[in-house]
Amino acid sequence: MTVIYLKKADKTPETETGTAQQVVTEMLSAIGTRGEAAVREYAKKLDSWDGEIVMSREEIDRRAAEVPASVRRDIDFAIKQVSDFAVAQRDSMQEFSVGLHPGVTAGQRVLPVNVAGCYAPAGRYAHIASAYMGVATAKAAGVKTIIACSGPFRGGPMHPYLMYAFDRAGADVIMTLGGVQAIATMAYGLFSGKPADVIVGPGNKFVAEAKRTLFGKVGIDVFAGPSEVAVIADETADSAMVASDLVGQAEHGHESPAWLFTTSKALAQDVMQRIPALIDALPPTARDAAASAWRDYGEVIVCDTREEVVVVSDKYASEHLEVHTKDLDWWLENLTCYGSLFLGEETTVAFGDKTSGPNHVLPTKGAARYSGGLSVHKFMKTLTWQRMTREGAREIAEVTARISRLEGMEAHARTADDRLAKYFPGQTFELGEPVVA
Ligand SMILES: NC(=O)C1=CN([C@@H]2O[C@H](COP(=O)(O)OP(=O)(O)OC[C@H]3O[C@@H](n4cnc5c(N)ncnc54)[C@H](O)[C@@H]3O)[C@@H](O)[C@H]2O)C=CC1
Ligand SMILES: O=C(O)[C@@H](O)CS(=O)(=O)O
Ligand SMILES: [Zn+2]
Repeated sequence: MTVIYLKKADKTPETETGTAQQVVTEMLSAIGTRGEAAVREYAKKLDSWDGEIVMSREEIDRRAAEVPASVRRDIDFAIKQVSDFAVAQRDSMQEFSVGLHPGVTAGQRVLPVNVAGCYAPAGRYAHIASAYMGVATAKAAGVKTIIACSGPFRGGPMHPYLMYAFDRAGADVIMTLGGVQAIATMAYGLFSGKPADVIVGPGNKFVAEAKRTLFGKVGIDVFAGPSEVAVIADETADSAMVASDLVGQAEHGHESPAWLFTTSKALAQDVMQRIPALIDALPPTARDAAASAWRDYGEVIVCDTREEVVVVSDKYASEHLEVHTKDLDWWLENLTCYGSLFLGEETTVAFGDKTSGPNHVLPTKGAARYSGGLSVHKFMKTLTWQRMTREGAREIAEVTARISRLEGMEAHARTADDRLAKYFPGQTFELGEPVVA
């Protein structure tokens, strides 16, 4: 296999994991011990926020009324797109019952969790879209109580458009809290009295690490940390468009990788030559983030064949994966690891990030090897049930008794014996050798 790095990164998505783990462990321990007081201290220390945590209905209504009509229209449009996709996902999940043996019926129920916590980041940018990605999807799933958190924006209160998005998408409680303290608050039910069953939403390395650490106590959607983008391109791709799309996501932050995998060395060189000027032309916040992201995490890999590109791309398992090639169906058929796939130049990651419909909360750091992104499924439980007639229980009980005894579990076996004795008095059964040890 021929794989040539025209640009190799010093850092990988794993590079900063250790420092975040240490910080998060300390913060969760303090919040676990001292609860709301510790949360308030972190909000003050990290985000300069000592205002109200839970927003009142009056405040939400007052601030929502100040949102310009054109902004409302755009947010409402995007909420509908995301919601329609989530409802289609919900409808694809079926309850069923099946006869497995004469007199034996089993089935599956599909139920939403009772309480969901939805986080929207607000550190570098006001992540309005993350607000509706989480809440609208929870709503489509039928979650009864939705708690939504986002940090104060640049030292002030929650960004008004982000707050509007939370409210419009259907949040029941909105809190001005960012970072680890927000995730812990939702997990422990602080300020609301309602501990979340599942916490979803993207965030920086501290937020992602807090969710990972609390997993088990709560369910989480997926490890959705610093954004990643990969573009697969062949000689037919428009290098200007490829370069624009790589820079388009590198603006997320200093730790956001942008990768190009291609079968065309000429295209790779052209894209690399275009990127510095695109970064230089950005406003300061984006320029600062994209410049160091590209310098430290950017990679350009040239392969001989498209089959080799598939191997490389599946190994990186990028959060977002764009394909700018001929024969798009071949790539859809063959690629297996990505958070969300964007086929053809006509779509782009930003469309999925903000508006088109499929969720933008997606797996990072290789989590796309084992999970997709946020979907209605992450708020749902597939629960099983079974029932039997007495006749149906006859053979099941005999086999159960024998297997239990083979395993050394005499008490299990006797629950089967008891039923056979009750339902079929006087009959004899082959129940295995009693466990003696
Ligand atoms: N994977 C995905 O689906 C998505 C990922 N993202 C990512 O979300 C991230 C958003 O990050 P931010 O803008 O930072 O917003 P954020 O809301 O995730 O983080 C800001 C919070 O971090 C906390 N914090 C900052 N420095 C800290 C420190 N030294 N110790 C402890 N806590 C600290 C503060 O409490 C602050 O409220 C970006 O990396 C972006 O790429 C965004 C959207 C989707
Ligand atoms: O990682 C992501 O999905 C982000 O690109 C989404 S957004 O651009 O912050 O909306
Ligand atoms: Zn993005």
